[in-house]
Amino acid sequence: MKVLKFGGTSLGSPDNIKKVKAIVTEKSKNSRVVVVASAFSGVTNQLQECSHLAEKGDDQYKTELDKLINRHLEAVQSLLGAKSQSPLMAKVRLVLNEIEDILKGVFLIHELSIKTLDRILGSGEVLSALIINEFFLQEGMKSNLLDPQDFIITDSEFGKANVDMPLTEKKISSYFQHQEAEVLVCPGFVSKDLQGNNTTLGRGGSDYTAALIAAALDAPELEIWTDVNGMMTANPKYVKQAFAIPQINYEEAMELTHFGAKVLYPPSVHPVYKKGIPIYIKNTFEPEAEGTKIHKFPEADSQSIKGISCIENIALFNLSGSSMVGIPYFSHRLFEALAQAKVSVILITQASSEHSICVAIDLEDVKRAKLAIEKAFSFEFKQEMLDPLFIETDLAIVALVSSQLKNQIGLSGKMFSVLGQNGINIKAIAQGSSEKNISAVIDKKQIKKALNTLHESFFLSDLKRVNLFIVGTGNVGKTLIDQLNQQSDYLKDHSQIDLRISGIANSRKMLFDLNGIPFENAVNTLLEKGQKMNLEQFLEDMKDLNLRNSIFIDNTAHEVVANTYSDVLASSISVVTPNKIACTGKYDDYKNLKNLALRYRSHFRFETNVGAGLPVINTLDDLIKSGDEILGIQAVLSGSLNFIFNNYTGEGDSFAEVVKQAQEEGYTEPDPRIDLSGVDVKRKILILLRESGFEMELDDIDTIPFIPEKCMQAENVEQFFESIAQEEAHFKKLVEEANAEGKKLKYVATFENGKANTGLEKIASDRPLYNLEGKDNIVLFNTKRYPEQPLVIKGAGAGAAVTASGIFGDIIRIANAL
Ligand SMILES: NC(=O)C1=CN([C@@H]2O[C@H](COP(=O)(O)OP(=O)(O)OC[C@H]3O[C@@H](n4cnc5c(N)ncnc54)[C@H](O)[C@@H]3O)[C@@H](O)[C@H]2O)C=CC1
Ligand SMILES: N[C@@H](CC=O)C(=O)O
Repeated sequence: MKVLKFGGTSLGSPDNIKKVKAIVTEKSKNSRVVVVASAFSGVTNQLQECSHLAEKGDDQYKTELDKLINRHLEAVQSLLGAKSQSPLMAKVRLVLNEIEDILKGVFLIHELSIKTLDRILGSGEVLSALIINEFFLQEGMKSNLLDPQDFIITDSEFGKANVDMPLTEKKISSYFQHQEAEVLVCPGFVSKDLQGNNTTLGRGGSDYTAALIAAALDAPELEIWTDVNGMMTANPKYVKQAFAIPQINYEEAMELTHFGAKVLYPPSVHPVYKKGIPIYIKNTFEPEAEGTKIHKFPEADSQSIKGISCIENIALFNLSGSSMVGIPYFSHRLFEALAQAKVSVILITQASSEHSICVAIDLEDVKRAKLAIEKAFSFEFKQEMLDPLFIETDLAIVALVSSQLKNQIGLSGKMFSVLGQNGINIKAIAQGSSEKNISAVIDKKQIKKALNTLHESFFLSDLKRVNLFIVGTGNVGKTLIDQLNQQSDYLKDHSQIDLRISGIANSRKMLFDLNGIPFENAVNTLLEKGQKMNLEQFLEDMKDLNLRNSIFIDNTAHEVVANTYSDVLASSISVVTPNKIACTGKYDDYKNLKNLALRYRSHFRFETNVGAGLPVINTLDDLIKSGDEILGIQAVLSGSLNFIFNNYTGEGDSFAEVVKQAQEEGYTEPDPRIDLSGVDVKRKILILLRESGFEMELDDIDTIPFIPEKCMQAENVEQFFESIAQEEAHFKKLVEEANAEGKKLKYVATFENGKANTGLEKIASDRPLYNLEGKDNIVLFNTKRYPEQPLVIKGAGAGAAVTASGIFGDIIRIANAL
């Protein structure tokens, strides 16, 4: 005899019931079959809702009940032909009338005992089994309806009764001996106590009914039919890549079910486990899928763990006090108080100093637990032997499950380090002495990120998904996206990095897509599908997504975007930016960003702030970290100014025309006045000095402007171009004077003897700054280790391609560190 249990979703609609029938027909070809039925999906919750409304005297319960009645009557009409409909309608009505009567009573006296509730809730299963059995009969199956109250006997613990195992087993054996039908349909969940009262086996108890029958009948297997392809490696609601575990042993299944895997009601494993009967978890909607086999000796596989579970809605109670060590039977009293208040403890940790003890419980039990603990230790609280009870709510537990944990070194280390790297704060940890699970209590908001992070680390190939949130799709931003497009496959194949644009924005639009916005036409997609840009909203949405391995990329030159970095970094999202504003604000703000990155294990990278794609900041970082000291810097740090003075001869194109060319080539800032005023270079030398360890502000750097004052007073870029055109004679004179001395004009940043300055200089041919082509930059570092011959970095220092590749480099460096 095979035992098949069908869950609520499998019976959620007449069409689904037809699918169930097809499965049962197939299964009953070579064996008799017991079909254990849950209530139609959602019905038990609806019954509960009706009961509570009636208890409160709210006649809305009638409307809810009507919905429930109609659903069952419609199922009868849809499944059964006219001939069989009316006798079944009469039977269904009988059950529904009884519920209606009981609820009316509850409504009138405003009282609902758990005993009455058991009677109401159990009717969902009775109705579904009744309808299914009639449908099977109509379809020509030799089917018979069973009453589980004839053989499942419990104590009188209403709400979740305890089964009298020996008696139930005996009763099942004899009851089934008298059953001759090929298919036996039995309502799950309901049972009876020795006094004949209705009891229930606890929510999810239909699995238990099926397991009891399978065990008592020594069935060859127990099949649990549900709406997923088996016991999954993690909750698929949160982890899209979760997959069905092909085989698992009983202990692991119990751990997973205990820690939230809802496909199987935890107590169900025990009866079949004792008899070594395998359990199959199968999908009604994909019956051909392999499913999960739970049995004694699963075949060995290469997975270090079997699954990752989670329990949501957890509260953590922390009891501590300096004199706790001396309190007699402390833990005994604590657990006794909780047990008496019917509070189940999910996780316990106790410091070895015995100075504190921490228990995780269901959020619903908080009030009861608090009262119980305060009562049990009222003397100690009064005497201040204990600190006030510390309760944290809105938490969750994530747990790695495997019966092989004890044989594997480094698993907990890996678990905690990947959680930490993604900014997930662990509030408490426990590793069961059976070593079948390692659990961590975390903030509930972090659950999706934690599960995905762990799942990726323990189950997926080494491919690491990195979520990019790009703001700014101009000159640099667009080029970056092109480069990402070109290299994404290469990175997957060679570096195991899977880069995705999960969010993108410019000043007009913003768009998110968890599946990744395709690189090849990301900007068009943004413009077509995006919603109006709102930076605050963009940040909120990005944080709410709470994706692991997230990087925020600011390709704007805007202060409002730079001002968001502290919030982003504190959300454990890394920042990459060519925008120099954040690093050149007040020193304390710059330092704060660095500290936030350290504290929240995010990364803050801005290599392109100086020298575009040239490795200036990384080199400096290496020097400083390895103990070198910066004594002096000489540098040409403006690509656009170098381009301008290399191309402006005073004889061909005018100065304004050459500046325009620099702008069109993409070397200037979005506002070229930032370059020509010297502000851009001032910012860059400040960043180099701050990175070298000097606590300096922008005003500490002296600048001698070469642009006439009135040009700088232009109100906009257009006016600025007009005004520099009018000053052609001024620029011509500057070049001619330099030519006359056989020198070149370079805009130089210098740091010596603790002082920094910037300005236009005439450079003689024997100086390293002289030979600097096109838009090149050069930086000479004089350090303790490079005192005479400086360390020199030279190359293209502006332009979209080199800047984008510097940003790309920062992204890869972060991805490698994640
Ligand atoms: N061009 C170069 O050689 C280098 C540029 N940089 C920096 O790269 C950054 C970008 O430069 P470009 O691409 O040339 O600028 P751009 O003006 O071409 O593009 C700026 C982008 O930012 C967007 N944007 C501006 N304000 C925004 C806001 N408040 N919210 C959302 N989006 C906003 C715009 O819509 C546009 O898509 C600048 O910070 C610049 O200093 C850094 C190194 C070299
Ligand atoms: N406008 C800058 C480009 C990057 O910082 C320059 O001209 O160097």
